[in-house]
Amino acid sequence: MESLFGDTYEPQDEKSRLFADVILPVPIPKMFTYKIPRSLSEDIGIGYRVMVQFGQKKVLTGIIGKVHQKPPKEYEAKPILDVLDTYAMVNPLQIKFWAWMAEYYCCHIGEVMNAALPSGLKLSSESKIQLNPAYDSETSMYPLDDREEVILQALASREELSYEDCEQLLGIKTIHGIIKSLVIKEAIIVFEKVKDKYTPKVETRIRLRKEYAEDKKALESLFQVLDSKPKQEEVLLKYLQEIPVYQNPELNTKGLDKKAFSEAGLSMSSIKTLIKNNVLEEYKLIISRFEEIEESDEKIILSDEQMLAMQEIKEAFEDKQVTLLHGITGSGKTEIYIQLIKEALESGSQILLLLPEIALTTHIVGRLRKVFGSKMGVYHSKYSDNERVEVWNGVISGKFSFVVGVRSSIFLPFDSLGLVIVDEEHEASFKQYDPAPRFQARDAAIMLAWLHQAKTILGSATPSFESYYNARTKKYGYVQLDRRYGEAQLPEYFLSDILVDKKKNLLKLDFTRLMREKIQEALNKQEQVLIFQNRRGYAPYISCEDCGWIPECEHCDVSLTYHQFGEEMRCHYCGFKEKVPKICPACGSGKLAAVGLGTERIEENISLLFPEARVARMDLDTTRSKYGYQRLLEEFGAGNIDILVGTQMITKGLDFEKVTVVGILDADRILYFPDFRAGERAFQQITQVAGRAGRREKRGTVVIQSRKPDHYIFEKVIQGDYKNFYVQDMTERQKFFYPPFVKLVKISTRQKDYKTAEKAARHLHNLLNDIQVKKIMLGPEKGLIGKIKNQYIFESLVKLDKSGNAQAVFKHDLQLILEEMYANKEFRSVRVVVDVDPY
Ligand SMILES: Nc1ncnc2c1ncn2[C@@H]1O[C@H](COP(=O)(O)OP(=O)(O)OP(=O)(O)O)[C@@H](O)[C@H]1O
Ligand SMILES: [Zn+2]
Repeated sequence: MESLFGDTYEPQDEKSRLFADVILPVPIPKMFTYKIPRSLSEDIGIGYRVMVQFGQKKVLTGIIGKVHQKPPKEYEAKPILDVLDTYAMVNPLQIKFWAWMAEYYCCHIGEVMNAALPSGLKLSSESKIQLNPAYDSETSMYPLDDREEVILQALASREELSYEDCEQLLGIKTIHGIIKSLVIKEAIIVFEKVKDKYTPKVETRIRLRKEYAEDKKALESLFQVLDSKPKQEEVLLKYLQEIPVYQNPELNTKGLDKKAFSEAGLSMSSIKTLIKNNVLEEYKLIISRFEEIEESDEKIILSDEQMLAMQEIKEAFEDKQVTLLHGITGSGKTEIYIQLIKEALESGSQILLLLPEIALTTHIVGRLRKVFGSKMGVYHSKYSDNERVEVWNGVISGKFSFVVGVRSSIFLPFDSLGLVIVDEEHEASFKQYDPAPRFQARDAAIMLAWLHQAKTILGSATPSFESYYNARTKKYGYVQLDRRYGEAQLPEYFLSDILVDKKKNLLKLDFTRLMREKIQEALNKQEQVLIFQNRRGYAPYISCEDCGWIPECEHCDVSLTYHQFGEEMRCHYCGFKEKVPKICPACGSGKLAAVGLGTERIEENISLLFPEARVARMDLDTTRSKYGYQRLLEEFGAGNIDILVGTQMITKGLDFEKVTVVGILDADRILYFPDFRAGERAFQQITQVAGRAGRREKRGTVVIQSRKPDHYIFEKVIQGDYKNFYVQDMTERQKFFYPPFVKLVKISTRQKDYKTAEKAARHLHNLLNDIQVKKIMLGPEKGLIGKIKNQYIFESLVKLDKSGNAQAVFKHDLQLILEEMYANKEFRSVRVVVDVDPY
């Protein structure tokens, strides 16, 4: 606020002061109000990162969510200590989006912030030490030992030291004892220093000094001087070769990467001399971590069907915010996206293409790069922290107006989205289960688009039933593509009965005869095969053939998965590992056998059955490295792999010309899953993986192994009868009150002690039951997995009426009940997890 009296003016009342509500990374459901000191009021606003005092001892960094003039009622606002940015890292639309997410998914806005910010933008503080100015070694009562002396001496010449510095100085690993002792002896002070985790990538560059670059005569006489110094002359010549300043002096400003000299084998000491003699100069340049890629002007010509679909999408957008693009596998949805993205870019708006998995992102990015070059940003967890900050900043600066990414990319700082595309919208991996916010990225993306007044396309060959429901009830637009692009046909299906083959002794290493024959045929013709099994590791478990003992995790209620690699058993829930015992600890028998099929074992079996084939495996274990996916997909695309075994990673979106056979080894595992969506998921998974086969001229083959080949789902999949399957399934859901007819909220209580967990669950359940809204409550029951990481789990399921304000009222009361629970001594140690739309 401008004041006539300049700085000497003191406002009469608090009201004319500015306050900021700051979002802090703490599990408390609100923002905290701080005073904006006058000295900072010019450089502060929504979305700036600030440092504040929290409680007695802590200094935290948070983000300003709101600026206003209302002092807090319950406490005296403390001042903001410092601003960390020169521009807003987060825009007001994002804050709105976070607030919506916290409210809808019943979590704290600080938790949303935590999920939203790439860790490179989160500040951490580091403990440092400095000399205590009051300390005098002559008069101190406490003598220092040798190590303490070393540290004090170092502090005499350096203002501060980190703990790490001290460790290095002394060559030891644990420094805390020594630091503590120095503090007690009042020789040093420990303080916190905030550090930015993001470090820009810098290149050291060399250029000619201006005097020479802009004056040819000076340059010529320089060469005369260097005549007797051939090594320096060589350096200069190299520079002029690469940067022809003779022709164009302006080129000199950008200089040359210092590495170019060392790579050419030139003498570094000559460069040093030239710098010292003011001929060359060295400077640092901040460069991007992403290389520049030119887009091609290759034109895509859409087929008549695709053109029509595009037209229909645009028409649907006239009165609908969301349109479902239901196009069968291989119908060419990606090409339609590309066309729509191009048009949106031309109109100057931002675009987000959301994908369910990194494997798929890697695959599609290859295709999109050719069209969009480096205008397109990519965002996922295999990127380093620094790279993610650069994408974030690139969205702010306008460098990336189009981003392709997974779940977390909905949090990027878009300010003018025009189009959001969610591909494979039915995918379960859009849901984040842990930690909070437990959000569904597709649903959140629709909300995000709505905040921007942008349009959303949901694309899938097998839409989620809730999206299809929304399309049928005209909430969403609906566009269909029911032919594959070009000459390609849908694949031919074969059901293969595992039990029949077993009886006839035709089952070899878990492959039926039909499966083996079809694979062999493909190999003979140099075609490729995909084998799908949704279970990683070697075998689901190990069992004693004599007494039936099965090893279980010490911390969770699950059996351990056997991984042949490393000869160990692992818990897929908590990461616990154990060596396989030599004899059964229960009965002493030596007959321990691996039971069941994981991807590792399938890979091994294939190598035994088809020794000539080149086999590879794609699952979580083989794609841990940064380029794991890319390498496998490239190798497969280049034809260096004949058979690729994989988990759900290989089921969707992949488009490889030479894949003609797809095998599903254990379809029953997909069918029988205790969930109301089991049928829908089975239909989707089988159709999707089958859809990888025969995507060009040659028709593909799909072999499904099952113990129940006459299950009705197979029939529906084979007929491609999505609609009737949907109708049938929906009648069940309506009858038994499942989404989309009700809203589900799952509430689980977790505690190390079984009894307390159960008691808390009952207590909470009763309180929730009393909330006056239309609802059905199930539970509390022991969770499907009763114990994870030593915590016993009990669950209540709430089915809320979708009409009226049942949801809002329930969520509001739930908040109060939880606060009460936490205030109750008995249940303070119980963790309550609320999951809205837990599927
Ligand atoms: N207009 C077009 N011009 C040239 N090629 C096309 C065109 N449309 C589609 N294709 C090709 O057809 C194949 C299938 O297309 P695409 O991968 O987009 O299918 P999809 O609908 O995404 O299928 P899925 O749901 O199985 O992922 C791709 O190889 C794609 O390049
Ligand atoms: Zn475990």
